[in-house]
Amino acid sequence: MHVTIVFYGCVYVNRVSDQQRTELTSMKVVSAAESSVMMKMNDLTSTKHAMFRVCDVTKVYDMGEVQVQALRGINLELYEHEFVVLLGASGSGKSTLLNIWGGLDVPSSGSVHYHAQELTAASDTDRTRYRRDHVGFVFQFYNLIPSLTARENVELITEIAKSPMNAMDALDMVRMKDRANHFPAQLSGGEQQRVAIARAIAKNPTVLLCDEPTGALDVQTGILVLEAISRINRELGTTTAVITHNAVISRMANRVISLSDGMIAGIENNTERIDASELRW
Ligand SMILES: Nc1ncnc2c1ncn2[C@@H]1O[C@H](COP(=O)(O)OP(=O)(O)OP(=O)(O)O)[C@@H](O)[C@H]1O
Repeated sequence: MHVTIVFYGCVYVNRVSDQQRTELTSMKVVSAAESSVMMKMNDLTSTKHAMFRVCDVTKVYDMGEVQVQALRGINLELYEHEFVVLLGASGSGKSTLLNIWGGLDVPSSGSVHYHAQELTAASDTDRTRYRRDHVGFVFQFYNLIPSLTARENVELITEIAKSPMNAMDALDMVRMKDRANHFPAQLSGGEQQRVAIARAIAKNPTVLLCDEPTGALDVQTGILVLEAISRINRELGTTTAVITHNAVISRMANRVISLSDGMIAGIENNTERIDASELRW
């Protein structure tokens, strides 16, 4: 069956019945937005479950006389348990998108769903709760508390989280259990970043968002950090998004999302993922 169809909005494919699914997959699409629709059609045939649905999202920073258009109509799904890398030139909108996923920021228009919850319609309190319960953040700089040991830094989170893991187990995931009683000043940059990752995962988040986690590290140390992030994705099933300027890192991802000037420039599926330990740059 061939149906001629024009899409004007976002179609949430998980909401269609099996019959509609079969019909939709046999449609012939003829619209200006053909490529983005085709992306959604491909999703119809997959068994992946979307964790995030980003629909027609824009972000404008209003700086008084100047308006900065950081995102210009993003349509994207992020699937449960996947590992994505966000690539793009400086200023292309990577951090803005990550912050919107993480509930740190809201778009100027469009919608973002986390499963059935529409983050863009949530109150500040609900967005804070969403962040606290579901999201782990890792940034370029580790922001550990200098007067607390590695273990105590992680326990800051385990003491307030709803269903945390044991702080020592979190440190073990990043191979820092042996250094649990050391203070940040007694640890290298890469070791501090691994403690920061342990702190981020200790609440058992469903999604781990990493903004340039290896940006301040040398190659060998960066690889150890990427191994830790990869292990968390593999063993805990935590959906993971990593921002980087380093295209080599994209080889360890399931999908590579490239941004350019606030738009998606391309999405690539990696048929073969490279283990973090094999990366070199
Ligand atoms: N708080 C803000 N106020 C005003 N403009 C902002 C703000 N945050 C980001 N921008 C602008 O939005 C655009 C996208 O920024 P964003 O930080 O998302 O890009 P990026 O791809 O993460 O860049 P980088 O790789 O350099 O971190 C840029 O032009 C930036 O200057």
